[in-house]
Amino acid sequence: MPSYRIAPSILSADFARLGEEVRNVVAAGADIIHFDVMDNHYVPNLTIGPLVCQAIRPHVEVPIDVHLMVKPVDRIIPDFAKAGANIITFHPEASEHIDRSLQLIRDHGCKAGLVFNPATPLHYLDHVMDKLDIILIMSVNPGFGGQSFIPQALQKIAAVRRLIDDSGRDIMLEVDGGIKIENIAEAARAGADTFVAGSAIFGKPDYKGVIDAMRRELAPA
Ligand SMILES: O=C(CO)[C@@H](O)[C@H](O)COP(=O)(O)O
Repeated sequence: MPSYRIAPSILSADFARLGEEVRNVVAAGADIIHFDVMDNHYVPNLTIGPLVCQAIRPHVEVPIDVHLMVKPVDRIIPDFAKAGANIITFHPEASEHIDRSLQLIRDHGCKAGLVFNPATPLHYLDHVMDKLDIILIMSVNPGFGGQSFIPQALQKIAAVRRLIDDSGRDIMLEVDGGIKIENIAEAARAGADTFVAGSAIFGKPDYKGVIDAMRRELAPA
């Protein structure tokens, strides 16, 4: 039985009360804080950077999982590591040298991972499995919260699950985009073990109610 992790995306949190929001969602049972970084270049939206990561770091002890939707990636990696990130992922097509970017993340003491958009091929995994701690499958096109889950992502999750199992390595398989109480079990059955959810959690007043319901859905998955 895999251990499942729920990772609320603070993209849908109230930014005016971010410290309180991350404390509340961890108290409600979140395992990880998912931190979406958008640059208005790689994706058509602009969000938050290392200063905000540093600001929330003292409020929570759970890992902060930084999803870089930026291009180029390398020059911002050390800043996020210094700001308290524990996991840093990036999109392979946004990196000039994927192996070097993964190594840079690891050299700064963080877990490293690649992110795959719905149309990004999995061949980017060739030759780097030994440097991966996490693989993130996007089930929406990146850039915005509140979009609908793209069902084709399930096949991709299943394909990555096979690759991870064949590798014999302990690599987290995260899914992100449109995850809700209603579809989290399906994503788990496909092979995901870590679930990013933004609007489904922060869009409701009772964070614990949503997270508990997600865990109930995962129990028989
Ligand atoms: O990275 C992204 C979007 O680019 C995600 O992390 C979203 O923030 C998830 O939001 P919901 O789809 O769960 O509302």
